Amino acid sequence: MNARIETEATLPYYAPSGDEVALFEQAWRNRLPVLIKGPTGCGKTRFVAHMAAKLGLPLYTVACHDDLSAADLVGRHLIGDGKTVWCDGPLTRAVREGGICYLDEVVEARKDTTVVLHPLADDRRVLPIERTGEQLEAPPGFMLVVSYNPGYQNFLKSLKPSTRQRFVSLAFDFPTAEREIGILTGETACDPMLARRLVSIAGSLRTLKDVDLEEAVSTRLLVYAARLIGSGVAPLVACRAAIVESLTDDREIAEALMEVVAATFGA
Ligand SMILES: Nc1ncnc2c1ncn2[C@@H]1O[C@H](COP(=O)(O)OP(=O)(O)OP(=O)(O)O)[C@@H](O)[C@H]1O
Repeated sequence: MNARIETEATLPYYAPSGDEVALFEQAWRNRLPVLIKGPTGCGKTRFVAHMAAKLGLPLYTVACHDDLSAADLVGRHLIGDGKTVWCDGPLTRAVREGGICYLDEVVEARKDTTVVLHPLADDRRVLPIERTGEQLEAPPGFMLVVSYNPGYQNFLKSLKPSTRQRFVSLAFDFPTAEREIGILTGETACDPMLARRLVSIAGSLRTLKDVDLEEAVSTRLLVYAARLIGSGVAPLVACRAAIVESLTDDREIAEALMEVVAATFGA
């Protein structure tokens, strides 16, 4: 099961915030599914990629959307060369191979997906494939991981308690300043002083009062800004493009955010 374990140096880079690495590993060993919740760009997907590589497991990632059905996950019959052939979906492949199936933004998926997720996410660990009449038993390596962003949730799109209560839940949030500086330097090899400035801008933007933003600036956007600046783009130009314009379409708000950026870069 652990045939492809990698060394720390070759793993997808992930800077932990606490005990989430050990918790995830114990959940996997105990065959428990995991739910990760947190704002956009805070490291959920990177964490799962890191853990899959660390545990030597194949990873199947599905970006859920409001048209995603149980058949998209499980598989369907396809017609080709006059024949009908069964084609496994990503969930079925993960079960057959004993890997991780990661459903990103699971609340977006259609409700009929719970029919296939529920028996896999409790102690039955089976995947019923209605179309072929198969009932796959998940091997020990298989793990179901789902994520969602509580900030986007509305009443209609919340997870049902009967679904939530099948998962061990990890709550992610924006990193502390020191950790975020570490993420920026680890991810982009940028100058620590630049990382400190970008993180300071993020800290100010995240606590701005009276500014109506749908979601606060993510670590992902700071990484973008660091990359642009690192390749020679002027800091104000980079921050406008990678941070400010990605946060808002409102001109007044954009200029208010640019004032914070300008204050930090001394313009
Ligand atoms: N803890 C971390 N360690 C390393 N990189 C990180 C970390 N947190 C964020 N990042 C950086 O931020 C980027 C976005 O992270 P990621 O794609 O994991 O976000 P996410 O939480 O899955 O977002 P979404 O909900 O929008 O899918 C990563 O590509 C990486 O550059």
